[in-house]
Amino acid sequence: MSKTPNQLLVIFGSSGDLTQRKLIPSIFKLYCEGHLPENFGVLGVSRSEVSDEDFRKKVVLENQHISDTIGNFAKRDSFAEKIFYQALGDSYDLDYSPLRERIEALDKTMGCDGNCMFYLSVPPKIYETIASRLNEQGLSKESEGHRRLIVEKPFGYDLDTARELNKGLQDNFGESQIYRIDHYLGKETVQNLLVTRFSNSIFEPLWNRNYIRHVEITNAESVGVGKRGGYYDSAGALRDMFQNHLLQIISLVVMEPPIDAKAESIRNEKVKALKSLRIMTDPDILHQNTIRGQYLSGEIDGEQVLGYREESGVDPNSTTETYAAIKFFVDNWRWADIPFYVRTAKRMPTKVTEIVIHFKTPHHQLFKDSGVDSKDNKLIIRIQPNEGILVKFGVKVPGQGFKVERANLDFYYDDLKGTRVMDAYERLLLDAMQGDATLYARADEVEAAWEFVDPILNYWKTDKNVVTYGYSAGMWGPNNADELLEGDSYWRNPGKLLTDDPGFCVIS
Ligand SMILES: NC(=O)C1=CN([C@@H]2O[C@H](COP(=O)(O)OP(=O)(O)OC[C@H]3O[C@@H](n4cnc5c(N)ncnc54)[C@H](OP(=O)(O)O)[C@@H]3O)[C@@H](O)[C@H]2O)C=CC1
Ligand SMILES: O=C1O[C@H](COP(=O)(O)O)[C@@H](O)[C@H](O)[C@H]1O
Repeated sequence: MSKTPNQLLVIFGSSGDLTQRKLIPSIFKLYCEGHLPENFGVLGVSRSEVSDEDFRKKVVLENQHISDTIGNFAKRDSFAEKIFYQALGDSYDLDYSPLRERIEALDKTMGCDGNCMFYLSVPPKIYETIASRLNEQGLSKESEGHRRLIVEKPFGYDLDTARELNKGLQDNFGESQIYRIDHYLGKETVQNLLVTRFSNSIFEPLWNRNYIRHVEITNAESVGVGKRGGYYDSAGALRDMFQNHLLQIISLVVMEPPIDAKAESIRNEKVKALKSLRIMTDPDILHQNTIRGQYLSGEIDGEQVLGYREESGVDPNSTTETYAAIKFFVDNWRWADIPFYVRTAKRMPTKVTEIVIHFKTPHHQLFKDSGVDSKDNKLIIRIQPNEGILVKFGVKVPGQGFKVERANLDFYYDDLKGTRVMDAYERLLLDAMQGDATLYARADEVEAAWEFVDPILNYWKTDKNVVTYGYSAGMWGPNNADELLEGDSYWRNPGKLLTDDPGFCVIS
């Protein structure tokens, strides 16, 4: 028996890419696996006039993303019957009484117990309009059942716009009703960070400045901007990936243990973690600690690809960054003076997201002549792909003397046979339907993230000394990216597998 309450899911912008590619296929998988309640329906909402039948065909029966991902076609027809459509008219800024009437009618015929969740899968500039039009109709009031609002990213363009958006939404829905999606939080391995840290006594005692030398996070994509050149050119890598997904991961690495695993306890610690990141405002500091780059044409997996400025929708003179690397410090007891190095980029040699905890060398080096010292101790948490955890440690090479070699202790999620890892959208949608906001960002988290990012963006925008370095597609970023790292450290440029060991890697 599903613990998900009966409800209606209303998707605004249901004619769009996200609905077709992610939302409906995810809901279908939840349906096939018995996670949806007995009485459940989806009401697609967009501007154009489309019948229920045609909408069902488009998003379910003829949706390639459903055919591609699910072998269970038998359930497709019964699922399609749960899908409905309502046209709004010329704009999203209209009287929503026809929509309210349709919601009330569906609620009654389907038995949704007054529970309704609104998903805003539309451009962010109309989030507030929709929230206020819903409120105007009393649709945000939780008199009978729950009313929730899920909003997509990007959440704001900078700190001011994020604050305005928070206010605009909170004027119409209570904070506990608002679910700000960050699909990285829905990734199983991101959630596993909490478990790795807080359910293993072998890691947490070492998780501090006494034992950790530095923390390195890489988010690399081999794809370019694709069809999203227009959006991306006004956003750039820092807004697109760092402000949201990477700062969410960082907050989970940095945070103190929460008092329990409840949403508010975890979110409170994440906010504290974000607020402890040292904000950089001095231009010299920003110059030394940030690197931005943009991909040039090049070759990836044997295929020639365009440079960023040649992509559709991109200004041919654009200086938007497709590569961003940031060094920063965390001003708190646990992390004082420990550098964090984080980079994100498109058109890298491979797709990979991983966290590398680099441990310090033991105080006394007994085997220092052996070639491998303890600074090679690393804990690598692979978020994607080939999700898993790897510990690198030294072992004695059999034979005379103390020659030390590096060895791997590795765990791959795939080894947990028989457990299907839910896609991020499936997990997040199910959580929201059940009223669990743990994996959604709270207003103050989003603002704290912007507080850190805003000065970097301002510096990049206004300082005449800021340079955008070119890097060939298929390379690991600009040549000088290693200069960001202290001492003899270098970026771990990972391969496709967790256990791929790139060794010392100099970018030529
Ligand atoms: N697609 C993706 O992979 C991702 C999307 N997102 C976010 O999800 C949301 C939806 O994304 P996606 O489906 O790609 O977006 P689309 O650009 O496909 O837009 C969704 C729908 O919004 C309506 N719409 C588009 N532009 C306007 C406009 N200027 N004014 C009013 N309505 C408009 C259209 O519906 P109609 O005209 O039929 O009413 C359209 O079908 C966005 O906020 C996006 O940033 C986030 C991460 C990934
Ligand atoms: O939000 C976004 O994420 C994708 C990367 O997501 P992933 O789950 O494939 O790692 C990125 O390509 C896109 O630019 C960004 O908007």
